[in-house]
Amino acid sequence: MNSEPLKTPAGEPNYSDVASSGLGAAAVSPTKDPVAAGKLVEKIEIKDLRFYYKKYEALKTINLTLADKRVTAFIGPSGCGKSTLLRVLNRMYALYPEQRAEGQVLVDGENILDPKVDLNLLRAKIGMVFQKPTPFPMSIFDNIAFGINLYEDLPRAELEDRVEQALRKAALWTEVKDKLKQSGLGLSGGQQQRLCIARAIAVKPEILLLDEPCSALDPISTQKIEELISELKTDYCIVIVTHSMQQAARSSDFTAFMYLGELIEFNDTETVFTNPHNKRTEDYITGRFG
Ligand SMILES: Nc1ncnc2c1ncn2[C@@H]1O[C@H](COP(=O)(O)OP(=O)(O)OP(=O)(O)O)[C@@H](O)[C@H]1O
Repeated sequence: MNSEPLKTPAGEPNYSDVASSGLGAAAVSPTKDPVAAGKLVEKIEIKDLRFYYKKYEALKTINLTLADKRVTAFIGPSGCGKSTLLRVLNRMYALYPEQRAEGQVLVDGENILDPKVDLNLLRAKIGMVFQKPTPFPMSIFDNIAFGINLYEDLPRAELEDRVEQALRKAALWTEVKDKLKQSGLGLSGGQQQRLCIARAIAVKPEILLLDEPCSALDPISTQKIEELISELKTDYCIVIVTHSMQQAARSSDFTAFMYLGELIEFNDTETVFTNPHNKRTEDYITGRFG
């Protein structure tokens, strides 16, 4: 079978078209651990993870390995647990006493679910960007400098350099370099989201968690963020939750398909979209449900 993805007019792979063309259901045994098979560096190892909102079990024994310097997408129908899984990865749930995780999430071998792990250091190592851009009500410069100042006491010239580097990495520098003192709230939605990405990377994290970062953005801003993601992955382990299968196909190296709190299928993105091993994955990516 020809497993080459179909091409869109622009030459981009369009895996969802391949899936809906009916080529997707060949019975090939799944790769057990695609990260190991790709000989990649493991950054996050999720072991027997269960997660509860009070008594409700939102994640059911998840086992998953995420590679460094690659993008992993979490996809699945609404309510399947994508955001819950993402938020476990920086212990966002620790703010809420009725939420609880069991199992292990090893980041570079250290179990970050251990209550002894310092949350501030953890959040510096693992940055997060939310669905809705959330700039602080302060200047563009201070939006970036604020996070750096929480962790480091840099001389002014060095701080300015760090702010510039973060804005450059987030592909925002040329648009804002002449108005750094203006409010971050005065930027467009797409610029605000890139400002939030700059803010996240300014503290030099190793992992970036993106929770539907483009869902509030127009197509051009979405394209800019996707280009940014593919540039940033040379430096970070990136995990993205997305409702857009086109986005997962375009932006990610690995895709995890979830359903009702379970991890149904995890593989390299091309395989998930062209040759899914599970019927539920195939039904989802061909639009039969979700
Ligand atoms: N704070 C909460 N309290 C109780 N249940 C919750 C809470 N947040 C999420 N849930 C439940 O946990 C399950 C997983 O939710 P989650 O938000 O992780 O799903 P999702 O796949 O990200 O959905 P969506 O695509 O709609 O954002 C759902 O059944 C949801 O109703």
